Amino acid sequence: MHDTLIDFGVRVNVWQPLLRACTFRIVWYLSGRLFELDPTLLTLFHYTTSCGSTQDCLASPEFLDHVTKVMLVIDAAVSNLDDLLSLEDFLLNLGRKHQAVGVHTQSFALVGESLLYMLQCSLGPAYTAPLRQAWLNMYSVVVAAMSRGWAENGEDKAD
Ligand code: HEM
Repeated sequence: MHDTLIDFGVRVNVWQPLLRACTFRIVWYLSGRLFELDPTLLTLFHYTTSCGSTQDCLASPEFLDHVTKVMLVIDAAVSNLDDLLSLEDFLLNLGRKHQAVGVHTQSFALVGESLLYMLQCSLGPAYTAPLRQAWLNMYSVVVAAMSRGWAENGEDKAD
């Protein structure tokens, strides 16, 4: 699987230029799409500022902060493509934290869909089927580890 990741542009041609050039676009597409897919996710973010509308929430500092956190995790995965196992403990712990704040593992997949949507909108014709598959593979590794941590935390609480 790692050959697929590396050959089809997760690391090679897309990520760093995209991060540098399109921060606004990343936030806009990624978060806008996420709440389009599941508006109830908004309630999981405990804002100190009040959210009059989805647009207000999207612009709130707490939410933008979380988008940045998501992108930092993706960036760490891109930087460690050759050794994603080195992120295992971090990702397990991240999964545990999300279990603790009431985020379900299915929601991780929606973030993945939003990420792909953002890439599609940003890359246009450069968003090819192999490139999509490569990102999907990488994100699946991240989510699988987070989901394991999530499940472990749930089991601990059931004991
Ligand atoms: C729809 C799915 C998700 C929801 C609703 C969600 C929600 C949250 C919430 C409520 C927090 C705690 C408050 C905060 O720090 O903002 C949090 C923390 C965090 N989330 Fe998510 N999250 C989701 C998916 C993800 C994914 C997929 C990633 C990474 C790939 C991620 C990365 C992080 C990080 C790095 C933190 C900080 C953890 C820490 O404090 O150490 N989140 N998330």
